[in-house]
Amino acid sequence: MDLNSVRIEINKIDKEIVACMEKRFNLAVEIGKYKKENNLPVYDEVREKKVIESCIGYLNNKNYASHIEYIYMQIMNSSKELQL
Ligand SMILES: O=C(O)C(=O)C[C@]1(C(=O)O)C=C[C@@H](O)C=C1
Repeated sequence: MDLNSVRIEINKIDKEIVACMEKRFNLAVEIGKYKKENNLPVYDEVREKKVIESCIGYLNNKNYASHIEYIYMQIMNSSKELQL
């Protein structure tokens, strides 16, 4: 294994992840505005369970399931903070 070339691959993936996270946060902010205007609660437990279930479903290697669950809980915690 060539450490440097694998790190270069990781750097590229990180760039994509951050771009996607930024888009996702922007959308969460939009939803937050809608929720405020319509007096809806920020936290939607059913939706969060569905998001996590779907994301675990996208995995080829289900050994990563608990990690995806943890990461998505953190992402959605950030979304909720951004919606306040
Ligand atoms: O779908 C929503 O209602 C959102 O506000 C987005 C989102 C998310 O980040 O996916 C954030 C908070 C909710 O508890 C559920 C989901």
